[in-house]
Amino acid sequence: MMDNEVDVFYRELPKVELHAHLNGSVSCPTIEKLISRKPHLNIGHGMTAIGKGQRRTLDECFQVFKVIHQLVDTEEDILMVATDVIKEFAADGVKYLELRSTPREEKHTGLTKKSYIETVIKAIKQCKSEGVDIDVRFLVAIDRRNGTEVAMETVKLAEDFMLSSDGLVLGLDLSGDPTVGHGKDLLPALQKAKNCGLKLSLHLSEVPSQLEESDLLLDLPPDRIGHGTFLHPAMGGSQGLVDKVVKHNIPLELCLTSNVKGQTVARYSDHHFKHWYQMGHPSVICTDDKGVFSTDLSQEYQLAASTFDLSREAVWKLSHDAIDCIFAPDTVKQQLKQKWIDLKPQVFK
Ligand SMILES: CC(C)=CCNc1ncnc2c1ncn2[C@@H]1O[C@H](COP(=O)(O)O)[C@@H](O)[C@H]1O
Ligand SMILES: [Zn+2]
Repeated sequence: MMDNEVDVFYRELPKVELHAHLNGSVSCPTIEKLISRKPHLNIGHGMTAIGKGQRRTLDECFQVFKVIHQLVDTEEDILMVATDVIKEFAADGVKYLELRSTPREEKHTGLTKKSYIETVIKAIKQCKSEGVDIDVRFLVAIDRRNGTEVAMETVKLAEDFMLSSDGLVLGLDLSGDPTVGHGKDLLPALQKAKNCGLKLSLHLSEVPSQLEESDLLLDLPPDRIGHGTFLHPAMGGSQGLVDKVVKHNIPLELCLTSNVKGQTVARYSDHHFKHWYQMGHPSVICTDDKGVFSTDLSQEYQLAASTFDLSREAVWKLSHDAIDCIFAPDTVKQQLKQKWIDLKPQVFK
């Protein structure tokens, strides 16, 4: 996205992206195409992305998703958006991507939750058949605001696709406005998902007021944590929460620019990456919403390196160790590790 500002090392670094919301990842050129398909909506581009140096409240950020959802409401839109996003990640050097998205029903266009997921899978298969150099998997998202019943329905849908998608659908994401709803209402659905073999990545403690909820959900335990901004005592969390995360060895998906632009973290240098990385805890750099936050994964790696003074070898290890945190099976991890070995001389040339 900001090619000229990112050093070629970070572009060429092979990367794993584990935390990317489909509709938050839509780039400027794709938004332009969507706007020209739907001029009557009167949506300007300034409404869908947060530029350099800009900050928004969490609430304003969530309004942005409502605007994008208006632009993406047919199977055709989803196919284009998913295809473009996959190709952009591939062009940025991402070799393995777990995309996540909330299946939506849109009565006026005939979109159903099932056809939504089918369309994302179609885009993944199309990119593969075109030879795009990236392994893409899908996590079905539960929006926490929609409560118990919808969560249960979503788990059922995800389970069906897990069994019928040749390993493309691997698990569930819990996301949505963290100030709405409570995790305890979603616990039975998440427990059911886990029991049927779906992997779980949960947004936890993205805002300060969720310590009790996080404590409850950590007992599942989830397979990965999104953000976990306020878990660490240095961020207002507690040692008890850290102990649970460490005991279960649950990797964290960390999204620096997202947290700074959404103002849950004041500056890059205050990011909780430093606490977890120092502990040697599995920490994976991710984008969250590369379109909305005007970033990409190369840039996030470069920001982490410059902020926390990481050597190139340390950055290499960071991207390599992310392979152990993917939801795809061991055979895929082995293939990726081989790819990293093959690419290393070229990246360090
Ligand atoms: C507001 C802000 C700082 C965003 C970053 N942090 C987030 N926290 C929780 N849920 C999110 C976040 N970013 C995206 N999402 C979820 O992803 C959705 C957009 O992607 P999709 O429609 O699921 O394909 C949003 O509606 C929301 O449910
Ligand atoms: Zn997220």
